[in-house]
Formats: sequence, C-alpha cells, structure tokens
Amino acid sequence: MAMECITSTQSMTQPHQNNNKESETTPLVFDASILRHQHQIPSQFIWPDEEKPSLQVSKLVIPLIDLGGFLSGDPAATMEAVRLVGEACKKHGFFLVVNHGINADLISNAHSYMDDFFELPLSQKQRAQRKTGEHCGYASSFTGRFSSKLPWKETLSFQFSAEKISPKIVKEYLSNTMGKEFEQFGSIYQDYCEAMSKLSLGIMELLGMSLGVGKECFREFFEENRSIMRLNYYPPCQKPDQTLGTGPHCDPTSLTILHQDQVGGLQVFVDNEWHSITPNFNAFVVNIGDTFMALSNGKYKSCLHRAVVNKKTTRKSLAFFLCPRNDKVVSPPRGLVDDDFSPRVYPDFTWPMLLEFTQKYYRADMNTLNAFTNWIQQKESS
Ligand SMILES: C=C1C[C@]23C[C@H]1CC[C@H]2[C@]1(C)CCC[C@@](C)(C(=O)O)[C@H]1[C@@H]3C(=O)O
Ligand SMILES: O=C(O)CCC(=O)C(=O)O
Ligand SMILES: [Fe+2]
Repeated sequence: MAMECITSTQSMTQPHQNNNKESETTPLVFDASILRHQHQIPSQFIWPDEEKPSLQVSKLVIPLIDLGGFLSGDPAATMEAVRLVGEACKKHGFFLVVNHGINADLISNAHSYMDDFFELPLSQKQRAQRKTGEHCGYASSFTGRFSSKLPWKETLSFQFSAEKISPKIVKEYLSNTMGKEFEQFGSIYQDYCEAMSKLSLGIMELLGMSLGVGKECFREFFEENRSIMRLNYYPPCQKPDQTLGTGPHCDPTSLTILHQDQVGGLQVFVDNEWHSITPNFNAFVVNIGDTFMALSNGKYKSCLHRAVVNKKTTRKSLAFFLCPRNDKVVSPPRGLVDDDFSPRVYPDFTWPMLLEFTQKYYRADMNTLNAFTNWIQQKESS
C-alpha cells in the first residue's frame, strides 16, 4: 500500500475519529521537515481541549537513588535506597538513579547517533519502516495505526535480548535493516542496551529488597530479558500547545529506564495534575510498568505519563523497556500474596499476551491492566 506524505497541499479534513480505530484511509506519513514550516498543523495532530498540554506545570520532586552505594552493599545507602524507592513506587512509580556506573560517553553517543538516523531523508528511514502489527522499526507518529490524536514524534524501536543465543541481536538488526554503513550505529545501541540490561537487573535487586522478597527474586526473573529499546525523536512544532509528543499512557512493560536530553518535556500525572520531570544528564528516569505492577501484586504503581513538545528545539529520549522472556509467567512472589490482606489483584499472564492486547486494543490509560484482565477472562470463558 503506497504511503503518502502529509504536505501543505493536502487538506486534513478527516473528522475527529475514535483514536483506537485503525485508520481507514491510506496511511499517511508525517514528514516534520515539511510540516514544521506550515502555519497550521494537520487536524490529526490537534488533541482535544481537555488533553492539550497546560502551559505551566509544577515540577515533580522524585527521589534520587544512589544505585552505586546500594550495589556496593553500603548499609546506610542500602537502607536509604530501599526506603526511597518503596515510597516512590507505592505512590507513582517514578524515581531517578544516579551513580549508576553507565559510561557518560556511551550515553552522549546514544543521543548523538539518534540525530544521524532521524535527520536522514524519509525514504532512507523507511528502510526500517515498522510493519502493521509489529512493535519494532521506524514509525512516524503512528499514522496508519490511528486516525486522530497523533503524537508529534518519530520513533525507532528494536528488540534487545540478554539470552546467550542472540548476543548481537541489536547490532545485526540495525546493520541488516539499514545497511553496512550503520554497523557503528548498531554497535553503539548494542552496547547501550547491554548496559541498560545490566542496570535494570541492579534495579530489580533494589525493588526485590524494597518489597521484602530478596535481591534474587526479580533479578532471576529478568536475567534473560527480551526487552525493547525505543528512540523517541520529537521535532520542533509550531503549535506545541495543540499537540503532544507522546500521549498519556502507562508503559505496559515491566520497567522503563529513560534518558531524556536537556530540553525537558516528560510529564507525570500525580494527584490529578500533570507535573514535569526536570532533565538531569547524570540520572536515568526509572518508572514501574504495568507488568511489574502485576508482579508486585498491585503494591507498586504504573502511572500515566506523557511528553510535550516545543517550538524551538528537537527533543530526544532513549527508553529501554525491560520485558521478561516470552515464556515467563507473570505471577507475584508468594510473599506478596495473602488471602486476607493482599489477595491476588491480576491473573497470571505472559508478556506476549499483554503485548498482543496493547497492540490490538492500545489502552493508554490508568486501567490497561483491568481491561486486559477482562480480556483474558473473556477469552478463557469463550
Ligand atoms: C511494547 C511496546 C509498545 C509501546 C512501545 C513498547 C513499550 C511501550 C509502548 C508504548 C510506548 C506505550 C504508550 C503508547 C505507545 C503506542 C506509544 O506511544 O508508542 C506504546 C508503544 C507502541 O505500541 O508502539
Ligand atoms: O519521551 C519521553 O520523555 C517519554 C516517552 C515515553 O513515555 C515512552 O516512550 O513510553
Ligand atoms: Fe512511557
């Protein structure tokens, strides 16, 4: 099916349709290099008034966890880290980690190599075009998946695997998809994902300690993770108050380790208000996803968050989405279930089941897991 560009000549008269419905017309491709110079933005990118970004949002103060102190076994740092992470995860699921041991040059390279990819002509980026029903590849604002409330962003997503059978899956995917000249590009993100996988296992030790189930419990569960790396590229927008870079959603995955650049734009919905998270190059923003909320038997929260754009500068963020191996059954450790005080909140499931649900029914709201639970129960009873 031929792809068309949204250009100034095309009148964007599509009515404000249900965002979840598959687009019924020819999929359109969002080319920011053209769009950003138009006076208006296409109607599909204009969000309803009640979802438009508010001009002023307060800053969310989230705990800064010294991961190095915890991992080196410093008793005081461990106690403080366990306390802070527990408080944050019971409330909104967001915290910062510093002293994480990730090489600063690797982080800087991961940001700068994004520019090399996203500044390519659209036709070259489309070599990695995300196919319908898949969650990896190059996507520009989900045109073709949704017909309204489109996000003002381009993304490149790819699979990482910590399993020994696929040691270089990232490097191979990127160089095979984009060509030999992308071998260095592929190596950078292979190294970055390996660092993220190691970091996430350290964070899983901390989460296990804070939930009282011990360091090894979740570390072992995610040891052979098959995770998703996503590069978010938000071009400047001439009407930043009318659109969103990423719409309100809860991450369906287990844990997200996000590095945002210095531009700012990540917002979290806490106490019925949107709050911004201030950029900090030395910190990763970590948030609990739906799958870990289920693993914690609902004790730790996966919360709504979104990203806003601006008029002047491109914003970039790197999101590593930790996911368990496909055959792992998501079921809370026994110590987190008690028939009287902590009965089971969600049924057993596997990540591929939840992924299928999000790709088919894309529920970007607080109740994704509840809707998913109903979906499973309907399937089981049919
Ligand atoms: C498995 C995935 C689906 C999404 C990318 C990864 C992990 C996060 C998911 C997502 C980012 C959650 C918000 C909505 C979404 C559509 C998006 O904004 O990109 C989701 C991704 C996706 O379905 O492509
Ligand atoms: O870009 C950001 O700051 C947030 C992106 C995000 O939430 C996501 O990709 O799931
Ligand atoms: Fe997210």
